[in-house]
Amino acid sequence: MPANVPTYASLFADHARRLSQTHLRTLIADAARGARLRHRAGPLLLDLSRQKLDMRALDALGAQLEASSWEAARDAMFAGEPINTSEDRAVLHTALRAGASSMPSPAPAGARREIEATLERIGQLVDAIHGGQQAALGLPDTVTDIVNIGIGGSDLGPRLAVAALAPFRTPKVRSHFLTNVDGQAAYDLITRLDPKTTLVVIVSKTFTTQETLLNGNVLRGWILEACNGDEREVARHFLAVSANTEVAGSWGVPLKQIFPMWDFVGGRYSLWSAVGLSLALAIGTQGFRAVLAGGARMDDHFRSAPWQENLPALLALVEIWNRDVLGYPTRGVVPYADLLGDLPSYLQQLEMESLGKSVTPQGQPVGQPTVPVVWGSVGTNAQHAYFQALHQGTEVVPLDLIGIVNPAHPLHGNHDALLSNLLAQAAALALGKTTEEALAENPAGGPTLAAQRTFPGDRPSSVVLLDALTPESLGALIALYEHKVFLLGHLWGINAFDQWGVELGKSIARQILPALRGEQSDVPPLDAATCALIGAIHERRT
Ligand SMILES: O=P(O)(O)OC[C@H]1O[C@](O)(CO)[C@@H](O)[C@@H]1O
Repeated sequence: MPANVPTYASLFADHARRLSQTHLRTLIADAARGARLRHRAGPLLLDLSRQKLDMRALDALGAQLEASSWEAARDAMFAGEPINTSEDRAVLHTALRAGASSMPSPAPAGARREIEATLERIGQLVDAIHGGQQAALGLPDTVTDIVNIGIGGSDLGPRLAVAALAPFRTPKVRSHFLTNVDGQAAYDLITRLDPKTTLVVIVSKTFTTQETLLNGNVLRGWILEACNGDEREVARHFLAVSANTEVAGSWGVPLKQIFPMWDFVGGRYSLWSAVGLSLALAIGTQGFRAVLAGGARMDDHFRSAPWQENLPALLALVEIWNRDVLGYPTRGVVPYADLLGDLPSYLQQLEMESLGKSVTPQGQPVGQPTVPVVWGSVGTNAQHAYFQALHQGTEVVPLDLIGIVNPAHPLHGNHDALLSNLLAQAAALALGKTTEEALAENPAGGPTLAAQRTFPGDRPSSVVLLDALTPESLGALIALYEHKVFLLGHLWGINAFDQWGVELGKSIARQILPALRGEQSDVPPLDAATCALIGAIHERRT
């Protein structure tokens, strides 16, 4: 929303004032309200009944959404209009899964053809490796381990999905992810794996990312040594996924082993493309296509459901409410599933890299808060770490609590305990415990202890329940958040598809590196604080 337009805080101030008088205990008791705030899309149930909203506030938010021409904006994205204006690019991650959609795709036919051809290639490669036939494609005779090297969007999506879908993984290959430039990670891998049977997938849209190329070089050197310096043999161990085919080729990956990325797919939206190669290798072509199908079903829902039942729209409106109207600066993501342990990091990039902007595409200040800080970790572990502060601390942190109805394992006793904890936390945060209740529970402690055993409650959370954690439901879950992000970009009037904010640190790191190494360079002089720390590092270096 450009600066000359009223902020959401001012637009909805009356609703916030009215609701400040009503505790969530009262709001939750209204069954009709609950029914309007619980909606299903395929395998996902979204329960927003513990958000600090009543129907009047929700309808006012919805009216604002309707007035924003969100459907036209959504359709423009699906059709491939260049909505990423600062880079003059289309935003077509939805086209990557359009083949599984039950609605006609408005994406350009050329893009859809390239996407389908790439999916075919992925399928052939995966089937060959799973069938032990990869030597015919010029790859090593035996492949036991796949190492995905990439960072950000070239790591987080496949990493999340490979972990989440562990029960669907083939035993034929093991998956590894190498991302940070911290040499410890690369060193650990090369001391564990057999270079002769390792296949490396270098994933980098730009093929210029420092971390990825450094790690790629380490693994290249390791395999080269094992191959007695035979460059042709080394090349058999590398696949690449990149929009920069030329540089990937000159780096040493044979052209036939390079899979395309496109400028119409942003890194953090790219799991559905060949960036998901490691996932396809882990769960097979059918599984990978099922992830796409889950995403496509969420696309269909997003394109067809009225906002009142539209999961991404409702999530976006709740975020506007919590962030802009109630002013909460952070949001916690707590999956009650070890398999979804990487979801908070994944959503951090998806949401914070997309929406961490304060200027509109017209170069004007946004004029109101945008993305909250997204953080979190798995429940129940989180309960034993920071939930104390969430219940009784001075900050209110809205939570997304994510649970799975049917586990992939037979230990139902554990699973019931896990789910009961999720439900209990949502209830405790919302209901709280009054001082009177605390006193009645433990009269001997008197009012002093009762005050300390009081829970204010009135703390909001959303619950997302997946029927089961499958390729389809994971695809739907990721697409749900993608569309929420899209809508928030639209509602805040910012471009959710560029990331200029990552550039400055990268370029300063390039300037610092020679100084750290004590090399001569013609970069501009570094600031005094940085020079002092470089000096301190030099002093103590052994
Ligand atoms: O795929 P690449 O080009 O290596 O980029 C990796 C990541 O780096 C970023 O550009 C941020 O630095 C992300 O947007 C991207 O996902």
